[in-house]
Amino acid sequence: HGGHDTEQCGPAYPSQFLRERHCPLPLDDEAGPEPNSWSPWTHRPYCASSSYCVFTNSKFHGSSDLGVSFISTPEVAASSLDVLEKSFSAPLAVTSDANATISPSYRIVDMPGKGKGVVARQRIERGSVFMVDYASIIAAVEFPEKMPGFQSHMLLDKAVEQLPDPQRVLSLARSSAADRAVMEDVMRTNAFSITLDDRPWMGLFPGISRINHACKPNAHTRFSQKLLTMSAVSIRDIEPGEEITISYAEFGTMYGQRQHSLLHNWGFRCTCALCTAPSAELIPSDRRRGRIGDIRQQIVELVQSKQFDRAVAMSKEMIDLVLKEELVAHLGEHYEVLTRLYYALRDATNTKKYARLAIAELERYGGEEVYGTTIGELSEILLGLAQLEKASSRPG
Ligand SMILES: C[S@@+](CC[C@H](N)C(=O)[O-])C[C@H]1O[C@@H](n2cnc3c(N)ncnc32)[C@H](O)[C@@H]1O
Repeated sequence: HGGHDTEQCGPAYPSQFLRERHCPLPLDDEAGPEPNSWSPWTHRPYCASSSYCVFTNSKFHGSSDLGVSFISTPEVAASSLDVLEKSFSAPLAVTSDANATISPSYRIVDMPGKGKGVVARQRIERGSVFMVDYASIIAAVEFPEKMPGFQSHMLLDKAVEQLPDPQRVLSLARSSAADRAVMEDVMRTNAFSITLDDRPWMGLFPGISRINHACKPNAHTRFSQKLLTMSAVSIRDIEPGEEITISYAEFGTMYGQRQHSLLHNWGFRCTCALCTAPSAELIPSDRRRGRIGDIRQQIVELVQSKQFDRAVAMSKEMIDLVLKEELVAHLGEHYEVLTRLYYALRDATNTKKYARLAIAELERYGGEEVYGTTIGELSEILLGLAQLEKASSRPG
């Protein structure tokens, strides 16, 4: 059967090692010569001798511009097929940016010292989803370690080649100083960590990945499993001409740590507004970010030892610091913590106050898919309190 033919199931590589390849493809077993039988894939699955294959759907959402290639084992691809097929046929995602109905609110331009970058063309209001970008490549996190380098490069090259517009991916930034294979470097420089069907993956989103890093960013990104999109949401109002930025660094890290991790992991020396600010600004910022890190740890301990009053004080200090540092993408989660603490203390007034704030923030930055469960729980707390009030105000 064709699935075991060298030509069809991998490149004809003249090594003994690769000739022993087998294509254990649950998907390919029944594959006939006509592409329909590979559904939902538009190409014959392509496998390396290691058990990883490339699965491509180059007519994602019925659009001839959108395509996505997966690199995974056939077993994982088969077991995730339900989730994937749903996302392939989901309606096209839309932005919530009111001004962007006619043309995008941003453009991609050259940014001196940073390669390309994204700049606002018009005002983007806080909380708008101004960019929605479909995945081009989704690869199992562990795949490069499971095979010799030349094989992982072959899989990546095939994954790109089968996309409707390979150049869109091949032209992305490459930060490596070492002489790495093109696609490996593209992935290292641009891929996001994502979770899909409870597994960790690397996801490449060619539009979103043009957004540069800043330590005090004006946007953040969120991934949708349902649509296989990465969206950018503004975390404050962005003025026309302003560069749009997200943070690549861990939440609340200090100058030295950030510089180190950005240089080490991304290969650049950060020259964002905060990193180049005068020490009168940088030092207090560092002090606040250091404190954010400490509080994060301490709150956990206080809650475990049921010291809720002290946890409330710390949690409030945290919110104050987060607002001062403008690290507000996760503000809703901090309000949620405070809500639960007040609830544990049976303080109905503050529980209600912070539950409402939490819900508003969670909806603004994460939406239903990310925070649906939490929003549901907070709404139930509010409902429970309302019923209690009603019962206690009833005469008799
Ligand atoms: C995901 S890409 C961002 C888009 C990229 N500038 C481009 O031209 O496509 C990451 C790369 O952009 C550059 N970059 C991003 N943020 C930067 C910053 N704050 N300072 C300097 N370079 C930055 C670095 O070269 C980094 O490896």
